[in-house]
Amino acid sequence: MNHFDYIDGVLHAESVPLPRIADEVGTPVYVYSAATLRRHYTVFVDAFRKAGVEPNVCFAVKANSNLAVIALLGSLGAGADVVSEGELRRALAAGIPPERIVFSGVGKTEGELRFALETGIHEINVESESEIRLLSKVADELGRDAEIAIRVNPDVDAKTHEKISTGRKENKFGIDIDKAEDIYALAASLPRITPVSVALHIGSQLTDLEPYRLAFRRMADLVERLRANGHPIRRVDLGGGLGIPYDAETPPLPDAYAQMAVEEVKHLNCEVMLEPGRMIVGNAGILLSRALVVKQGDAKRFLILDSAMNDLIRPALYNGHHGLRPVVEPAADAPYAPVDVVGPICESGDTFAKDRSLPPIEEGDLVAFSSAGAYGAVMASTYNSRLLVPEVLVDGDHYAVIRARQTYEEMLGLDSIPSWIGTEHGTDAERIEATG
Ligand SMILES: Cc1ncc(COP(=O)(O)O)c(C=O)c1O
Ligand SMILES: N[C@@H](CCCC[NH3+])C(=O)O
Repeated sequence: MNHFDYIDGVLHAESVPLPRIADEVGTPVYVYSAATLRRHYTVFVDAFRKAGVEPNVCFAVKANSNLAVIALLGSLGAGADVVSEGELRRALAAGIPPERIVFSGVGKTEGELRFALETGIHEINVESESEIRLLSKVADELGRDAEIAIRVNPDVDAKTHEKISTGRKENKFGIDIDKAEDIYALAASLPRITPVSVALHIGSQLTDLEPYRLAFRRMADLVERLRANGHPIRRVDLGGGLGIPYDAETPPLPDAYAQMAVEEVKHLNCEVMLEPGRMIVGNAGILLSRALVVKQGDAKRFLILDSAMNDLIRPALYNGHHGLRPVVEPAADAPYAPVDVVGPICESGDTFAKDRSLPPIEEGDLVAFSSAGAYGAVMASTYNSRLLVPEVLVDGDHYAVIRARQTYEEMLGLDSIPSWIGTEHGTDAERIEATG
């Protein structure tokens, strides 16, 4: 069942026609389906329950950090996986209890560690020797004990895009698994620190179970060795990364993933933590845009939209594929032709799709990019001084604007012009010479 589908020839989000949102909120706009979010979360948790484990699911807030999305998942029981003080504050503001929050990330500041300890979150996942020492110092100053996980790097090739692979030796993440025993010994020797968990996350958009299996097996072996060394390991954090179908991919279903994971770690009798992001939100969102210009060049036909790489950067950054559907359903016999789908930004990288086979789309028509709920709005910027893209959440036959459209006044209000601008001596030519 797809919650973004044609009803009477018009694309809907659940029961809300997308032209209504375009008229009332404007475009571009992200539109999420509450029903899809609920279904994905439930399917994921149930997969682990069926496999015999009650999981502790911490939604990876980086995939979609809108407060309403976090709050909706929180209302279903989700915790949060955060990677910055900003994300931690978002999770708290959305009502996630501190004891359901885990703080990951390869470089945390002293201030962030202090805030996390003061807040009393469930777990800090530490990724380097320096971070362990810093955390011990801060915990000591605050007089608080810190139960930690150490994120290990199992040196496994996740077979995903190189920019989102995180579990190989040459990636910056985690502590090499063969150094882990020494680092756990060091951690246990420091004031206020008790390592109770092992964490890993080998990459994002994984479409194959084997890299996971290998990584979980290496992790389970490590847990046994750590316990033999006297460490009270009672949790494992298996990270996130399960892929979704954007195009022709066939990622494993949650049931198969859960079964495999449980097979690899059940014998440890540990609490099992998971950090899914994309799998929960990716296909729960679309980016709704309007066609501004249709231009027939010498070599190509261009469809220029009112959304751009600043709103959805995945195609420009990772050659990411997002399906594109006209909001008015094309006739069954509509002729399809190749078109380059682009945005108005002044660089050729502002391309959503090359030679995409599409039915006729006219200037003023609405179109929707699919699978845009994860790493879409969160990666948006205001490049070219475009306004930050708004977001909408649909639930059944109603919707709410969950991030308002920014105004130009708000955008301009962020900058300030120092009074000394324009008061320097010398001509422009001299200044250019002086600065090379
Ligand atoms: C530590 C950590 N956990 C969880 C995730 C969520 O990944 P995904 O959205 O691929 O499930 C990420 C991002 O890849 C991550 O870096
Ligand atoms: N931003 C990436 C995923 C990054 C995963 C972060 N750990 C994407 O759009 O696919």
